[in-house]
Amino acid sequence: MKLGAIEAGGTKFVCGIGNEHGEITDRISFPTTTPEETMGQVIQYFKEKDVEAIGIGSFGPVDLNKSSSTYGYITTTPKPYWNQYPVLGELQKHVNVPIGFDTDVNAAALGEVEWGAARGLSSCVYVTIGTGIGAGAIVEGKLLHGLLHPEMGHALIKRHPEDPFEGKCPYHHDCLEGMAAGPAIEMRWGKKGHELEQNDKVWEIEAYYLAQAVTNFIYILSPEKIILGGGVMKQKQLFPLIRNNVAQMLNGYVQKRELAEAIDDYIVPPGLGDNAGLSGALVLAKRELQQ
Ligand SMILES: Nc1ncnc2c1ncn2[C@@H]1O[C@H](COP(=O)(O)OP(=O)(O)OP(=O)(O)O)[C@@H](O)[C@H]1O
Ligand SMILES: [Zn+2]
Repeated sequence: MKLGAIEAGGTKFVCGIGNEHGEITDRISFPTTTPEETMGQVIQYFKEKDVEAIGIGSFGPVDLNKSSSTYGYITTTPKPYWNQYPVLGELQKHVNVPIGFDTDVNAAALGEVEWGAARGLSSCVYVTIGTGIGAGAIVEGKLLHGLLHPEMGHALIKRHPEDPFEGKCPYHHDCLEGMAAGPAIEMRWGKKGHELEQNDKVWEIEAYYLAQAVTNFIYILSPEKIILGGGVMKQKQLFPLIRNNVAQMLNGYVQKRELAEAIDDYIVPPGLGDNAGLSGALVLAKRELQQ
């Protein structure tokens, strides 16, 4: 199968070609400017590629309800120009193949279950900690949608006792994203995350927030694997800090071997690295074709 994949991000759109085994043979990326310009480039790319189906994992919020008149729209984003934009419909107008559509993080979770760190499992949560924080989930083998789709990045968290930072989320100030996404780190410490590697306090506070969210995701969804990706997680020292915090916060209440003895293999980086989103979009394409 020749399949197309799109990881539609707020910073850039990554497009690629691959197959049903997750092998990616071509990729290109376009900066996210206006829908006309960015989608124009995406459409041009796929027009010449002759794919059988396309999958889109998109930044959101998006409308995933197939019976809605705005299915396939990016809806209430604060990102200029993209509010109420029919990303799926615009592509469909120019490329007449089946197109699957979901959130960027649901796509990444799907890629990880199919070919990555959660391979063979029927549940996982994929969290990206980057410019924003988002999470996708597979529950009993299915992508989790619901009322809208999960917005776990805006989970409410308890403040670290030594952190006076007011928070950066325009809606909630000190929610998870407001306190722990890349721009929050930069604003709190006056430097970008990658320049703060040696400052232990930065990562102690960061891990405290991420661990609270992870602990809540464990309580609410009971995933068999938690995958943490995105730019901020390039700071690998966060993994042991988060695992220790999670173990302390759970305090033995959830009694599973994965948590007690094998937590190193439970809270992990993406098995597909930076390809999780694009690979997941291939799975969305494959599924759309098979429906
Ligand atoms: N090595 C690093 N260490 C710490 N922080 C980093 C590192 N690399 C990138 N970041 C931070 O991650 C953020 C960018 O995230 P990412 O690279 O995942 O891109 P993005 O696709 O724009 O994010 P999003 O998925 O939220 O749209 C920036 O705030 C940046 O400072
Ligand atoms: Zn928020």
